[in-house]
Amino acid sequence: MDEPKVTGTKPKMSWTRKILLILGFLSTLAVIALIAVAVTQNKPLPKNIKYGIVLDAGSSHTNLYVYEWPAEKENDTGVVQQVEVCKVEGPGISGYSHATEKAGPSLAQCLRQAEEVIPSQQHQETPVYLGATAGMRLLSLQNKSAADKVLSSVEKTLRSAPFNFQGARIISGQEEGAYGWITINYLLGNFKQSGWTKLLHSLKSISETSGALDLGGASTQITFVPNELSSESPENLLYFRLYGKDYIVYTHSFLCYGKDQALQQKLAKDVQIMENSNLLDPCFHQGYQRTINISDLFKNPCTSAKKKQFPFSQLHIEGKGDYQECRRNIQKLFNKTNCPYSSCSFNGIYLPPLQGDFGAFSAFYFVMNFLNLTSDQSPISLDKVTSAIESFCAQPWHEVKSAYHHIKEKYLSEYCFSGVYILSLLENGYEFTEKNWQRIHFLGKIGSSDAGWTLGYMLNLTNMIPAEEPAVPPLSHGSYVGLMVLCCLVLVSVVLFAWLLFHKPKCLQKGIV
Ligand SMILES: Nc1ccn([C@@H]2O[C@H](COP(=O)(O)OP(=O)(O)OP(=O)(O)O)[C@@H](O)[C@H]2O)c(=O)n1
Ligand SMILES: [Ca+2]
Repeated sequence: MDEPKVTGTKPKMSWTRKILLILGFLSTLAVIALIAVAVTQNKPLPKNIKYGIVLDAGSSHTNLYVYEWPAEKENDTGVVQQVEVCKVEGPGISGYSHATEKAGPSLAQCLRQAEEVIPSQQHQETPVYLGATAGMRLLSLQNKSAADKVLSSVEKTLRSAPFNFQGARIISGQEEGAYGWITINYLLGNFKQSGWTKLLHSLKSISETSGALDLGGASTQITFVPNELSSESPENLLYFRLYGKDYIVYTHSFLCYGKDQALQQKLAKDVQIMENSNLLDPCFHQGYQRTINISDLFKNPCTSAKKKQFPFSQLHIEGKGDYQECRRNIQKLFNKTNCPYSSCSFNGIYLPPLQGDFGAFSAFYFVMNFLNLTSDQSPISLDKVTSAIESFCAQPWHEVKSAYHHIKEKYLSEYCFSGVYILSLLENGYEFTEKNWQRIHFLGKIGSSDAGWTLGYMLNLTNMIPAEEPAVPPLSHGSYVGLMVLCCLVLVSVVLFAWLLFHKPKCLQKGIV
């Protein structure tokens, strides 16, 4: 007789089932461990911020900029951003030629503001640079010793601030053009070329960088990468190697063609043919009046060649508001008669054919923005821009004044002249046409940073733009964690699937499901 089977005891677990269970448990543990490691190990370190200060000592005024960037990303492109701008009260430093010792102290208020923005434990390591532009170039031509005294005065003040003083100097027009070009292309992310953008650029040979147009009070710069190479005027070419790519850049700075000096030049020309001290000026609004001293008009190197004896000591300007006549008047500032190269802008200066998009900033932006002509969303044709400026100039001064009572009279009274000057410089000077006008983008800021030469200057002096492309990990932190999670999920599914295959649970057996 067979012994009755013992009922009520659990059936023994098979070996395969046990192994699969252990495997499942271990892979779950592994998944948790991998995710934990991925998240903690590769977590970005707490931000270590660095700061830098640049003072833009322009002809009309000085601006102090504070920049910040994460220390560990110093060599990446597009990581430096402006966190503060302080407008120095009073004139530009070249305006202190008769009281040179006051140039430095004028900067004190903005330096104190920078002290508040930058944490005090980082003051000592924060570099401070001052670059002076066309106003000081002119002063240095006119009175070298006054220019040196102004620079000594600003150096003394900057050294007495708690920052790391790195120099105060007059930068050349070439540097001003080049650093403006570097700034906008850095901020627009045009140097960043990895993956798809790189492939796209090499396939379509699209213009990779944007040209830069800077209009100041005393000088103006044009900088861009020309299409074809020409060695006609080597002094206008610059060679850069940035992030592993070579750039040959054309640049020229026209001293005396900033908008304030252009007005002085125009008036100095007008005075030559006047019989009395009254000038009916088409570039100012009807009803506007201004009186200037003849001696002030011929004081600087932009006009001094036209100095002569006049039977009057003051010039009484009365506005006429006539666009066409103003345009003809201004056009005479651009001498197009003699060009020793294959192509020129004006005054016999080489200009290769215009190429690509242009970012136009400083006074190009201030003026066009005031005139409501900067929209990039619905681009405005050159024709429309011309008629908008024409009708603005035709408005009588009392109307303009009451419509824009919140704007400084010095600025407001000159927007008509400036608008016409900008059109003339771009159309007659550089020969922009209706067709490529749309490629000019008027920009004040890019992100939080002002468009101008200062950022490019600091990036260069702190060696923050490497010649070669920095080695970057193939995956970002986010993609790395994502990939880890995906791999783990696949692993778990495989184990689960294997378990189902080897040990069909009852619910999956035929007939039940
Ligand atoms: N809202 C503003 C601000 C400035 N301006 C004018 O714009 C001109 C140029 O300003 P800027 O680019 O700051 O020139 P600077 O840097 O001072 O001059 P430069 O670069 O030639 O040294 C000046 O005539 C200034 O009066 C203006 O019309 N409207
Ligand atoms: Ca400037």
